[in-house]
Amino acid sequence: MFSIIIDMKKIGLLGCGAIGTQIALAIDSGKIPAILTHVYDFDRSKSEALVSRLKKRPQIAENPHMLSSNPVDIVVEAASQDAVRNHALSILQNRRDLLIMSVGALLDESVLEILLDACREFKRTIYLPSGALAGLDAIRSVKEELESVLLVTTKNPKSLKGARFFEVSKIDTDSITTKTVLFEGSAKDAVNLFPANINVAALLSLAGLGSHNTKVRIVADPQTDKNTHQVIAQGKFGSISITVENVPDSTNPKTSRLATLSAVECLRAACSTDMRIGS
Ligand SMILES: NC(=O)C1=CN([C@@H]2O[C@H](COP(=O)(O)OP(=O)(O)OC[C@H]3O[C@@H](n4cnc5c(N)ncnc54)[C@H](O)[C@@H]3O)[C@@H](O)[C@H]2O)C=CC1
Ligand SMILES: O=C([O-])CC(=O)C(=O)O
Repeated sequence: MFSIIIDMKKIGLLGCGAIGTQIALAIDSGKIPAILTHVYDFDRSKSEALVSRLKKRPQIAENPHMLSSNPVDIVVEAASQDAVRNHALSILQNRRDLLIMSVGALLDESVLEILLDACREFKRTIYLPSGALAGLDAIRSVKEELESVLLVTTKNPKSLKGARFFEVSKIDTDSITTKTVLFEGSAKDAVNLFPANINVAALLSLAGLGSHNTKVRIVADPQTDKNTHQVIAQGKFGSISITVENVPDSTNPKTSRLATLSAVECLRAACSTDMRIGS
């Protein structure tokens, strides 16, 4: 028993919102074989609320640097694209692996290049869970033969509220009464205009044709209570068409329950030595 605990990976959590909370609860219940040693959220009340729900209480870090200056093995980012831009490099430089949920930050080529260089230099791994999407394994496998990739995302306007898009457009979420196409363009522009809503487009880009050639359509549908993502890909290999109809997270409607479950599964696999399923 003692040696099992010693061998368990130590986790630092950056961001104690919808996804961070479910990850912490999954570690606390033993579903993820790891020890949560430190948590940080720039809203301290979020860290305190989370820690109060746990049987095995981690330390609340005073600042984000304390997460990776302590001897954790993996830092889990479930905060924001800014958090990735500001803290990812120092986490890797401190020789910690990093699981990233705010994947949109990686569409900035200079950020991605610096982080991949750091992975090679410090022999670290960045984990990107498949989030609210399905089929990334297939897209990665057929990458060399892909000719087109389109992501169609449909959400209730409430799940899109607050996006940068509404600052530059005349459309207001409260005035949408029928199914409306809000955006059609590249994944790069989609992530820029909807940073907290379409990280899935960044994942799809990184797995396949890149952020300029991956096309995205974002639809607001006041009748839907799901976050739906449809991936349509074609190429020499044949075609792929996958639709996921996600139940939104009960505490954050922007985020799908599947995104949380995929983060839990990705971290469980990273902390385990058992079988790996899927390419
Ligand atoms: N890869 C994917 O498929 C998906 C990614 N996401 C992304 O994952 C991230 C977390 O999502 P949720 O847990 O639903 O969000 P949330 O809003 O429920 O929680 C985020 C937490 O992080 C904290 N935070 C934000 N910026 C911070 C910073 N710079 N430093 C420290 N704490 C910070 C906030 O105070 C909040 O408590 C978001 O960026 C979201 O866009 C969400 C769903 C799917
Ligand atoms: O959870 C979702 O449905 C997708 C999402 O918010 C994102 O990709 O940022």
